[in-house]
Amino acid sequence: MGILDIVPAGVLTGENVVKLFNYAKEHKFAIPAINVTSSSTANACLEAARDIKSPIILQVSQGGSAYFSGKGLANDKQQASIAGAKAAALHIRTVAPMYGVPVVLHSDHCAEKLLPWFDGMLAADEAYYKEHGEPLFSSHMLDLSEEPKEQNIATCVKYFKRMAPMGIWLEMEIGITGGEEDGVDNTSVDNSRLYTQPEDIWDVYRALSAIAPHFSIAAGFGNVHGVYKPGNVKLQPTLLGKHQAYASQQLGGKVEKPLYLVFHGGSGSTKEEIKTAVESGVVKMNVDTDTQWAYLVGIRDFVTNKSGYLQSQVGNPEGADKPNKKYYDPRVWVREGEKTLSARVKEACEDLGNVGHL
Ligand SMILES: O=C(CO)COP(=O)(O)O
Ligand SMILES: O=C[C@H](O)COP(=O)(O)O
Ligand SMILES: [Zn+2]
Ligand SMILES: [Zn+2]
Repeated sequence: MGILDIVPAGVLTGENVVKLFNYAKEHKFAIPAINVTSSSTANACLEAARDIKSPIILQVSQGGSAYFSGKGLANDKQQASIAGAKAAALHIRTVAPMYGVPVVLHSDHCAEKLLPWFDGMLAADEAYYKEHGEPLFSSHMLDLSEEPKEQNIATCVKYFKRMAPMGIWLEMEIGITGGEEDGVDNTSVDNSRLYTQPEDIWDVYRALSAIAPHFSIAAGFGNVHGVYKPGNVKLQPTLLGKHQAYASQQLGGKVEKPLYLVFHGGSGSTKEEIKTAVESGVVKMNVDTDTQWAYLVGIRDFVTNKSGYLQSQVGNPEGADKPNKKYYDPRVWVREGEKTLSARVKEACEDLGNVGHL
Protein backbone atom coordinates (compact mmCIF):
# COMPACT_ATOMS: atom_id res chain seq x y z
CA MET A 1 0.00 0.00 0.00
CA GLY A 2 1.46 3.35 -1.07
CA ILE A 3 0.90 6.75 0.48
CA LEU A 4 -1.57 7.81 -2.21
CA ASP A 5 -3.75 4.88 -1.12
CA ILE A 6 -4.22 6.56 2.25
CA VAL A 7 -3.99 10.33 1.58
CA PRO A 8 -4.69 12.48 -1.50
CA ALA A 9 -2.22 14.51 -3.57
CA GLY A 10 -2.04 18.23 -2.74
CA VAL A 11 -1.89 19.99 0.61
CA LEU A 12 -2.83 17.71 3.50
CA THR A 13 -4.51 18.79 6.72
CA GLY A 14 -5.89 17.20 9.88
CA GLU A 15 -5.96 13.40 10.03
CA ASN A 16 -4.20 13.12 6.67
CA VAL A 17 -1.08 14.73 8.12
CA VAL A 18 -1.18 12.24 10.99
CA LYS A 19 -1.59 9.37 8.53
CA LEU A 20 1.40 10.56 6.51
CA PHE A 21 3.72 10.86 9.51
CA ASN A 22 2.54 7.51 10.86
CA TYR A 23 3.28 5.93 7.48
CA ALA A 24 6.77 7.46 7.53
CA LYS A 25 7.36 6.19 11.08
CA GLU A 26 6.13 2.70 10.22
CA HIS A 27 8.20 2.49 7.05
CA LYS A 28 11.23 4.06 8.76
CA PHE A 29 11.79 7.08 6.60
CA ALA A 30 11.54 10.84 7.08
CA ILE A 31 10.34 13.67 4.88
CA PRO A 32 12.48 16.72 4.12
CA ALA A 33 11.04 20.14 4.88
CA ILE A 34 12.46 22.67 2.49
CA ASN A 35 12.33 26.41 3.18
CA VAL A 36 10.77 28.13 0.18
CA THR A 37 10.81 31.85 -0.53
CA SER A 38 9.11 32.17 -3.93
CA SER A 39 6.90 30.32 -6.39
CA SER A 40 10.10 29.36 -8.22
CA THR A 41 11.68 27.60 -5.23
CA ALA A 42 8.37 26.00 -4.24
CA ASN A 43 7.79 24.64 -7.74
CA ALA A 44 11.32 23.21 -7.94
CA CYS A 45 10.69 21.24 -4.72
CA LEU A 46 7.34 19.96 -5.99
CA GLU A 47 9.00 18.92 -9.24
CA ALA A 48 11.64 16.94 -7.32
CA ALA A 49 8.98 15.21 -5.22
CA ARG A 50 6.97 14.32 -8.32
CA ASP A 51 9.99 12.90 -10.13
CA ILE A 52 10.89 10.51 -7.32
CA LYS A 53 7.33 9.80 -6.17
CA SER A 54 7.68 11.21 -2.67
CA PRO A 55 5.69 13.32 -0.26
CA ILE A 56 7.30 16.66 0.58
CA ILE A 57 7.09 19.37 3.23
CA LEU A 58 7.28 22.98 2.12
CA GLN A 59 7.81 25.59 4.81
CA VAL A 60 8.07 29.35 5.06
CA SER A 61 10.06 31.17 7.73
CA GLN A 62 9.05 34.64 8.92
CA GLY A 63 11.75 36.19 6.75
CA GLY A 64 10.93 33.87 3.84
CA SER A 65 7.29 34.88 4.09
CA ALA A 66 8.22 38.57 3.97
CA TYR A 67 10.33 37.85 0.92
CA PHE A 68 7.40 36.01 -0.71
CA SER A 69 5.22 39.13 -0.52
CA GLY A 70 8.12 41.43 -1.43
CA LYS A 71 11.07 42.98 0.36
CA GLY A 72 9.74 46.39 -0.64
CA LEU A 73 6.81 46.11 1.78
CA ALA A 74 6.87 47.44 5.34
CA ASN A 75 6.86 44.65 7.92
CA ASP A 76 6.77 46.55 11.22
CA LYS A 77 3.62 44.72 12.33
CA GLN A 78 4.49 41.48 10.50
CA GLN A 79 2.01 42.49 7.81
CA ALA A 80 4.33 41.48 4.96
CA SER A 81 5.17 38.17 6.65
CA ILE A 82 1.48 37.43 7.19
CA ALA A 83 0.55 38.33 3.61
CA GLY A 84 3.56 36.42 2.24
CA ALA A 85 2.72 33.29 4.22
CA LYS A 86 -0.83 33.42 2.85
CA ALA A 87 0.42 34.01 -0.69
CA ALA A 88 2.83 31.08 -0.44
CA ALA A 89 0.08 28.86 0.94
CA LEU A 90 -2.40 29.79 -1.79
CA HIS A 91 0.21 29.31 -4.50
CA ILE A 92 1.21 25.89 -3.17
CA ARG A 93 -2.41 24.87 -2.66
CA THR A 94 -3.17 25.80 -6.29
CA VAL A 95 -0.34 23.93 -7.98
CA ALA A 96 0.46 21.02 -5.63
CA PRO A 97 -2.35 18.72 -6.86
CA MET A 98 -0.99 19.07 -10.40
CA TYR A 99 2.34 17.58 -9.27
CA GLY A 100 0.44 14.59 -7.86
CA VAL A 101 2.27 14.50 -4.51
CA PRO A 102 1.06 14.91 -0.93
CA VAL A 103 2.37 18.14 0.60
CA VAL A 104 2.61 19.30 4.18
CA LEU A 105 2.39 23.08 4.20
CA HIS A 106 4.20 24.39 7.24
CA SER A 107 5.50 27.57 8.85
CA ASP A 108 8.98 27.46 10.38
CA HIS A 109 10.40 28.83 13.68
CA CYS A 110 8.38 31.51 15.41
CA ALA A 111 10.11 33.12 18.38
CA GLU A 112 8.23 35.02 21.11
CA LYS A 113 8.81 38.41 19.46
CA LEU A 114 7.30 37.13 16.20
CA LEU A 115 4.02 35.91 17.67
CA PRO A 116 2.05 38.61 15.79
CA TRP A 117 3.09 36.74 12.61
CA PHE A 118 1.77 33.51 14.12
CA ASP A 119 -1.48 35.23 15.14
CA GLY A 120 -1.93 36.49 11.57
CA MET A 121 -1.44 33.01 10.12
CA LEU A 122 -3.85 31.49 12.62
CA ALA A 123 -6.46 34.09 11.71
CA ALA A 124 -5.97 33.09 8.06
CA ASP A 125 -6.38 29.41 9.04
CA GLU A 126 -9.61 30.22 10.84
CA ALA A 127 -10.99 32.20 7.90
CA TYR A 128 -10.05 29.40 5.48
CA TYR A 129 -11.57 26.83 7.83
CA LYS A 130 -14.89 28.69 7.87
CA GLU A 131 -15.06 28.60 4.11
CA HIS A 132 -13.47 25.23 3.28
CA GLY A 133 -13.77 23.12 6.44
CA GLU A 134 -9.98 22.85 6.76
CA PRO A 135 -7.19 25.26 7.76
CA LEU A 136 -5.01 27.08 5.23
CA PHE A 137 -1.82 25.48 6.60
CA SER A 138 -1.17 21.87 7.57
CA SER A 139 1.04 22.80 10.48
CA HIS A 140 2.90 25.57 12.26
CA MET A 141 5.99 25.73 14.40
CA LEU A 142 6.28 27.66 17.65
CA ASP A 143 9.82 28.21 18.88
CA LEU A 144 9.89 29.52 22.44
CA SER A 145 13.11 27.62 23.12
CA GLU A 146 14.86 30.84 24.16
CA GLU A 147 12.36 31.28 26.99
CA PRO A 148 12.17 29.34 30.30
CA LYS A 149 10.75 25.84 29.83
CA GLU A 150 7.52 26.57 31.72
CA GLN A 151 6.79 29.61 29.55
CA ASN A 152 7.67 27.68 26.40
CA ILE A 153 5.24 24.88 27.25
CA ALA A 154 2.49 27.23 28.49
CA THR A 155 2.60 29.25 25.25
CA CYS A 156 2.46 26.07 23.17
CA VAL A 157 -0.50 24.81 25.21
CA LYS A 158 -2.34 28.11 24.73
CA TYR A 159 -1.88 28.09 20.95
CA PHE A 160 -2.39 24.35 20.51
CA LYS A 161 -5.83 24.66 22.15
CA ARG A 162 -6.77 27.11 19.39
CA MET A 163 -5.19 24.98 16.63
CA ALA A 164 -6.45 21.54 17.66
CA PRO A 165 -10.15 22.06 16.75
CA MET A 166 -9.03 22.81 13.17
CA GLY A 167 -6.72 19.79 13.16
CA ILE A 168 -3.58 21.89 12.74
CA TRP A 169 -0.36 20.07 13.61
CA LEU A 170 1.98 21.85 16.06
CA GLU A 171 5.76 21.59 15.95
CA MET A 172 7.51 22.99 19.00
CA GLU A 173 11.17 23.38 19.92
CA ILE A 174 12.79 22.59 23.24
CA GLY A 175 16.54 22.91 23.58
CA ILE A 176 18.20 25.26 21.18
CA THR A 177 19.22 24.85 17.57
CA GLY A 178 22.59 26.53 17.24
CA GLY A 179 23.58 28.91 14.48
CA GLU A 180 21.12 31.53 13.34
CA GLU A 181 17.37 31.59 12.75
CA ASP A 182 14.86 34.38 12.23
CA GLY A 183 17.69 36.83 12.83
CA VAL A 184 18.21 35.29 16.33
CA ASP A 185 21.91 34.58 16.71
CA ASN A 186 22.52 31.35 18.65
CA THR A 187 26.09 30.91 17.50
CA SER A 188 27.57 31.47 20.97
CA VAL A 189 24.92 29.73 23.04
CA ASP A 190 26.21 27.44 25.82
CA ASN A 191 26.87 23.99 24.37
CA SER A 192 24.79 22.10 26.97
CA ARG A 193 21.66 23.94 25.85
CA LEU A 194 22.07 22.36 22.39
CA TYR A 195 21.28 18.92 23.84
CA THR A 196 17.71 18.50 25.11
CA GLN A 197 17.13 16.24 28.14
CA PRO A 198 14.58 13.36 28.01
CA GLU A 199 12.75 14.75 31.07
CA ASP A 200 12.12 18.02 29.26
CA ILE A 201 10.73 16.19 26.26
CA TRP A 202 8.48 14.21 28.55
CA ASP A 203 7.14 17.43 30.13
CA VAL A 204 6.25 18.68 26.65
CA TYR A 205 4.66 15.37 25.71
CA ARG A 206 2.50 15.31 28.82
CA ALA A 207 1.25 18.87 28.38
CA LEU A 208 0.50 18.66 24.64
CA SER A 209 -0.87 15.11 24.48
CA ALA A 210 -3.56 16.21 26.94
CA ILE A 211 -4.89 18.46 24.14
CA ALA A 212 -4.39 16.39 20.95
CA PRO A 213 -1.97 13.82 19.54
CA HIS A 214 -0.87 15.75 16.45
CA PHE A 215 2.31 17.51 17.54
CA SER A 216 6.03 17.07 17.00
CA ILE A 217 9.11 18.09 18.93
CA ALA A 218 12.28 19.65 17.61
CA ALA A 219 14.81 18.51 20.17
CA GLY A 220 18.37 19.74 20.29
CA PHE A 221 20.98 17.05 19.68
CA GLY A 222 23.83 19.38 18.81
CA ASN A 223 22.21 20.49 15.58
CA VAL A 224 22.96 23.86 14.12
CA HIS A 225 21.49 26.01 11.37
CA GLY A 226 23.88 26.72 8.51
CA VAL A 227 26.96 24.98 7.18
CA TYR A 228 30.32 25.30 8.90
CA LYS A 229 33.82 23.90 8.69
CA PRO A 230 33.79 20.08 9.25
CA GLY A 231 34.22 19.15 12.92
CA ASN A 232 32.49 22.29 14.25
CA VAL A 233 29.15 20.58 14.71
CA LYS A 234 28.93 17.54 16.99
CA LEU A 235 25.66 15.83 16.24
CA GLN A 236 24.45 13.14 18.61
CA PRO A 237 21.39 11.70 16.88
CA THR A 238 21.44 8.64 19.17
CA LEU A 239 20.13 11.01 21.91
CA LEU A 240 16.86 11.01 19.99
CA GLY A 241 16.55 7.27 20.49
CA LYS A 242 16.98 7.85 24.23
CA HIS A 243 14.12 10.37 24.21
CA GLN A 244 11.90 7.80 22.51
CA ALA A 245 12.89 5.12 25.02
CA TYR A 246 12.26 7.42 28.00
CA ALA A 247 8.84 8.49 26.73
CA SER A 248 7.97 4.89 25.88
CA GLN A 249 8.87 3.76 29.39
CA GLN A 250 6.81 6.58 30.96
CA LEU A 251 3.86 5.41 28.85
CA GLY A 252 4.18 1.85 30.13
CA GLY A 253 6.20 0.48 27.21
CA LYS A 254 3.20 -0.08 24.93
CA VAL A 255 4.49 2.09 22.07
CA GLU A 256 8.13 1.79 21.04
CA LYS A 257 8.54 5.30 19.53
CA PRO A 258 5.75 7.54 20.79
CA LEU A 259 7.37 10.82 19.71
CA TYR A 260 7.33 12.57 16.34
CA LEU A 261 10.78 14.14 16.24
CA VAL A 262 12.03 16.91 13.97
CA PHE A 263 15.64 17.37 12.86
CA HIS A 264 16.51 21.05 12.39
CA GLY A 265 19.67 22.15 10.66
CA GLY A 266 19.76 19.27 8.18
CA SER A 267 22.27 21.02 5.90
CA GLY A 268 25.84 19.82 6.09
CA SER A 269 24.93 16.61 7.96
CA THR A 270 26.56 13.35 6.96
CA LYS A 271 24.54 10.52 5.41
CA GLU A 272 25.33 8.45 8.52
CA GLU A 273 24.03 11.12 10.94
CA ILE A 274 20.84 11.43 8.91
CA LYS A 275 20.38 7.65 8.88
CA THR A 276 20.80 7.40 12.67
CA ALA A 277 18.34 10.25 13.19
CA VAL A 278 15.73 8.48 11.06
CA GLU A 279 16.29 5.20 12.92
CA SER A 280 15.65 7.14 16.13
CA GLY A 281 12.20 8.24 15.00
CA VAL A 282 12.79 11.51 13.18
CA VAL A 283 9.92 12.05 10.71
CA LYS A 284 10.89 15.50 9.39
CA MET A 285 14.26 17.01 8.56
CA ASN A 286 14.61 20.70 7.75
CA VAL A 287 16.93 21.73 4.95
CA ASP A 288 17.52 25.34 4.04
CA THR A 289 21.19 26.33 3.71
CA ASP A 290 22.11 23.48 1.34
CA THR A 291 19.09 24.14 -0.88
CA GLN A 292 19.88 27.88 -0.91
CA TRP A 293 23.34 26.95 -2.13
CA ALA A 294 21.97 24.53 -4.71
CA TYR A 295 19.66 27.22 -6.13
CA LEU A 296 22.63 29.53 -6.56
CA VAL A 297 24.89 26.95 -8.22
CA GLY A 298 22.73 26.48 -11.32
CA ILE A 299 22.39 30.22 -11.81
CA ARG A 300 26.07 30.87 -11.07
CA ASP A 301 27.18 28.26 -13.61
CA PHE A 302 24.80 29.57 -16.23
CA VAL A 303 26.03 33.14 -15.80
CA THR A 304 29.65 31.95 -15.90
CA ASN A 305 29.26 29.65 -18.89
CA LYS A 306 27.14 32.06 -20.90
CA SER A 307 29.07 35.14 -19.90
CA GLY A 308 29.66 36.12 -23.54
CA TYR A 309 25.88 36.24 -24.07
CA LEU A 310 25.13 38.33 -21.00
CA GLN A 311 27.16 41.50 -21.49
CA SER A 312 24.67 43.42 -23.62
CA GLN A 313 21.19 42.92 -25.02
CA VAL A 314 22.57 42.56 -28.53
CA GLY A 315 25.92 41.06 -29.55
CA ASN A 316 27.56 37.81 -28.44
CA PRO A 317 30.40 35.47 -29.54
CA GLU A 318 28.27 34.41 -32.52
CA GLY A 319 27.99 37.92 -33.95
CA ALA A 320 27.74 41.60 -33.07
CA ASP A 321 24.10 41.75 -34.23
CA LYS A 322 22.88 38.63 -32.39
CA PRO A 323 20.17 39.31 -29.75
CA ASN A 324 20.62 37.74 -26.28
CA LYS A 325 17.02 37.68 -25.14
CA LYS A 326 16.93 33.89 -24.89
CA TYR A 327 19.83 34.03 -22.38
CA TYR A 328 18.68 36.86 -20.11
CA ASP A 329 15.02 35.93 -19.91
CA PRO A 330 14.63 34.99 -16.20
CA ARG A 331 12.73 31.89 -17.26
CA VAL A 332 16.03 30.66 -18.68
CA TRP A 333 18.56 31.52 -15.98
CA VAL A 334 16.30 31.17 -12.93
CA ARG A 335 15.26 27.81 -14.37
CA GLU A 336 18.88 26.64 -14.09
CA GLY A 337 18.71 27.33 -10.34
CA GLU A 338 15.44 25.42 -10.15
CA LYS A 339 17.10 22.38 -11.73
CA THR A 340 20.01 22.30 -9.26
CA LEU A 341 17.66 22.99 -6.34
CA SER A 342 15.41 20.17 -7.48
CA ALA A 343 18.41 17.80 -7.64
CA ARG A 344 19.41 18.73 -4.06
CA VAL A 345 15.86 18.11 -2.82
CA LYS A 346 15.98 14.66 -4.42
CA GLU A 347 19.26 13.99 -2.63
CA ALA A 348 17.68 14.97 0.71
CA CYS A 349 14.78 12.59 -0.01
CA GLU A 350 17.23 9.79 -0.82
CA ASP A 351 19.23 10.42 2.38
CA LEU A 352 16.00 10.14 4.38
CA GLY A 353 14.71 7.03 2.60
CA ASN A 354 11.87 9.05 1.13
CA VAL A 355 11.81 7.67 -2.41
CA GLY A 356 9.10 5.79 -4.28
CA HIS A 357 6.60 5.65 -1.44
CA LEU A 358 3.61 6.98 -3.39
O1 LIG B 1 16.37 24.02 10.45
C1 LIG B 1 16.24 24.62 9.40
C2 LIG B 1 15.07 25.47 9.18
O2 LIG B 1 14.27 25.55 10.30
C3 LIG B 1 17.23 24.52 8.29
O3 LIG B 1 18.54 24.42 8.77
P1 LIG B 1 19.76 24.40 7.72
O4 LIG B 1 19.75 25.74 7.04
O5 LIG B 1 20.98 24.18 8.54
O6 LIG B 1 19.48 23.31 6.75
O1 LIG C 1 15.64 28.76 10.96
C1 LIG C 1 16.26 28.63 9.96
C2 LIG C 1 15.74 28.63 8.60
O2 LIG C 1 16.83 28.31 7.79
C3 LIG C 1 15.08 29.93 8.21
O3 LIG C 1 16.00 30.91 8.01
P1 LIG C 1 15.59 32.45 7.75
O4 LIG C 1 15.04 32.97 9.04
O5 LIG C 1 16.89 33.04 7.33
O6 LIG C 1 14.57 32.44 6.64
ZN1 LIG D 1 15.08 27.67 17.77
ZN1 LIG E 1 15.33 25.28 12.13
